[in-house]
Amino acid sequence: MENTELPPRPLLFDFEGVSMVHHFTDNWEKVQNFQARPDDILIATYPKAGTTWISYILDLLYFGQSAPERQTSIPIYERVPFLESYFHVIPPGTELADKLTTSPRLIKTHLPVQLVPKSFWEQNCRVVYVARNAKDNVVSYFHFDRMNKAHPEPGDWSHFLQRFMDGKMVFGPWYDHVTGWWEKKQTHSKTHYMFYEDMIEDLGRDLDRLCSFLGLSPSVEEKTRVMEGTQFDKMKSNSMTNYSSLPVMDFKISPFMRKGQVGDWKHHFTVTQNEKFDEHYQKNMSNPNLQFRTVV
Ligand SMILES: Nc1ncnc2c1ncn2[C@@H]1O[C@H](COP(=O)(O)OS(=O)(=O)O)[C@@H](OP(=O)(O)O)[C@H]1O
Repeated sequence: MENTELPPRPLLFDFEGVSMVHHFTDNWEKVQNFQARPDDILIATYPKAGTTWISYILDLLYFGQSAPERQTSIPIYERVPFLESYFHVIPPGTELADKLTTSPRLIKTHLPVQLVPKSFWEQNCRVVYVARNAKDNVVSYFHFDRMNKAHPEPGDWSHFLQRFMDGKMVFGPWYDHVTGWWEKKQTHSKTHYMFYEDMIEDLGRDLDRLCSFLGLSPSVEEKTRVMEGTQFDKMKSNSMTNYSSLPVMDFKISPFMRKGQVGDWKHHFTVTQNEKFDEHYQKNMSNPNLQFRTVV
């Protein structure tokens, strides 16, 4: 679909104390009443933290051998439905999830923890959360909003950075999101909290930890296949994982699989922006136990 056929960029509004656009609230009644199953795995992230990467890892771990045809025929956003999404170009996330016949169902959400449908907690589902350091996260989010017509206009970089610091992002403040899910581990022990930077550093180690959480014991060959298949370059050239088939995104502006690196923020932040951000960060990171790798 050409850009001219797309609806105008949506506006941010306050939704239960969180900044949102209508694409993620239009279907709210169904989202709220969504019926989770005990073996569902909820993949939760702040946008741009590595959702697609962990989704593909999980999909390969569970279905890489039993249903290899999934990998070449169904885009990742249908294999792993985005629960709250309600776009005009694909069926609503709740509908896609309800239609899944495979077990476990892998379901993606960007919702802050307090907005997650209660059935996930009632059914005691496993949750895999991935967090990414704030600086790389905001850079990735900026380029995403430039190319994704389902998000508000980002404006220029300094404007966007200020908005991030003010928490006026779709899905709310990064600080509340990463902290809220971190604290959820205290009451929901079936939460596995991962860091994008750790995955970049040693994916094999993180895969072992993830499998132990899931109760899976992949063979060496299987593990190698997952690690190779989910390399950044492989996913970038794979039309089933690179989002090239979703027409709300304009790849001429920026690709979905952009750089896949730690530390790209250094190419975006000025010295002054960095100092201001660091100061703001110290004030806003409320839980001292949640430590991100220092990105210098
Ligand atoms: N395999 C692999 N290895 C390393 N990095 C990867 C990988 N897959 C996706 N990415 C990077 O993750 C960023 C996209 O984040 P999400 O998938 O969470 O986006 S979304 O919220 O679902 O829209 C985006 O980050 P940036 O490149 O920094 O923009 C992707 O490039």
